Amino acid sequence: MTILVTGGAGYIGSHTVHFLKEQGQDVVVLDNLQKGHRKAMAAVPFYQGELKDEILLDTIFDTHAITAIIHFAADSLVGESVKDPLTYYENNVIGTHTLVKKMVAHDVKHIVFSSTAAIYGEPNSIPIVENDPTIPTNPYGETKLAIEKMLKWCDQAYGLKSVCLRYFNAAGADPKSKIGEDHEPETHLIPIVLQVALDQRSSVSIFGDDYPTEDGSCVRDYIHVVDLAQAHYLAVQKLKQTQQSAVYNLGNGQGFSVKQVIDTCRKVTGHAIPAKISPRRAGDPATLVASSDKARTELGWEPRYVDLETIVQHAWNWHQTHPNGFEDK
Ligand SMILES: NC(=O)c1ccc[n+]([C@@H]2O[C@H](COP(=O)([O-])OP(=O)(O)OC[C@H]3O[C@@H](n4cnc5c(N)ncnc54)[C@H](O)[C@@H]3O)[C@@H](O)[C@H]2O)c1
Ligand SMILES: O=c1ccn([C@@H]2O[C@H](COP(=O)(O)OP(=O)(O)O[C@H]3O[C@H](CO)[C@H](O)[C@H](O)[C@H]3O)[C@@H](O)[C@H]2O)c(=O)[nH]1
Repeated sequence: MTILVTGGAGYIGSHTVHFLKEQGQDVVVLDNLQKGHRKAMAAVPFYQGELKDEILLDTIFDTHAITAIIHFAADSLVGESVKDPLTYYENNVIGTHTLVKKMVAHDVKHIVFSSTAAIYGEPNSIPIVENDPTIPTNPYGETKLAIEKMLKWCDQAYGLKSVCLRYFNAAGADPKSKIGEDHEPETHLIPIVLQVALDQRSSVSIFGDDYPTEDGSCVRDYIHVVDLAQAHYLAVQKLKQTQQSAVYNLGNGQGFSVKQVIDTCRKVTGHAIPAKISPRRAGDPATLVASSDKARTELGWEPRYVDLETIVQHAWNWHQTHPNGFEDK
């Protein structure tokens, strides 16, 4: 059983590839390295190329006995998607369409798909459960929802079974600091705050303090990247055992505001971390917090690193030892 991991050189993908290797799985990676890093990957067969490259996909499926795909490759920034929705539709929807078309052609029946909390939009109630309404507030979430729907119809038409994992905010790093988060430009809150602690930035901007939340800043549910990796492994096993499609939220069930995240980073790093209030960022819902009861019950998922301080500590260890990301190695 060989698993093809698309986007396996990216942040969540690389942690998942390491986790899969630790479980003794055979893995092949496809990544165009637009955002990913070769140095982030475990020693596995690697194809540098595009999701939309049909010839390359044929080569991969003809060369390796692929039985399942874990599909991370995507554009995934909320603000960027509002500014440039067509790129998001092209890379995420058309790219996945090509991949799934080739899965059907090569009779590969199982896919685990990186979905997102962004498909819910502004939730009616917290915590969010899987059958809550899905009304995205940004093009990024729309593209992920379109793919979830495409996969549902592909199950009915072709018997292609999928697990859609709706992650909330991925954070943290490998506890041994072998790999971590390295995006250029960085847009995610925790690494940006830690860059201030490293004196690589003078301050962090809080995007809006007039949201309907306790302190006015946005609330998110931060989930450790290694716990996400574990869920992907369990999802592949589940597909194999049950031959049934499913959708799961992956979060910790606890919300932290932007201001609380900055305070936690101050505590972990001992740095004052100057912060200033800035305008809201387009497309941001006020509060996103998950119920992951379904994943715990049905997948047997047991997150190990649940408290925010531990998540920030692991990220901080990585950033301190790799202040320039993978370029340091
Ligand atoms: N980071 C989060 O908090 C978060 C939350 C929810 C969902 N997700 C989803 O998880 C997935 C991974 O996120 P991440 O944070 O690791 O992102 P990332 O940008 O670090 O990783 C994505 C990887 O995919 C590759 N890629 C992108 N488009 C490609 C293409 N057309 N062909 C080949 N390779 C391509 C990039 O080079 C990169 O290595 C994405 O699908 C994202 O939407 C992320
Ligand atoms: O400099 C910053 C950066 C972020 N934020 C705020 O911090 C929160 C978290 O922002 P991130 O950019 O870290 O993460 P997002 O919530 O925008 O999005 C992340 O989680 C989503 C799911 O919740 C998506 O799936 C997406 O791929 C992933 O980037 C947001 O309220 C954002 O406005 C700031 O205030 N200042």
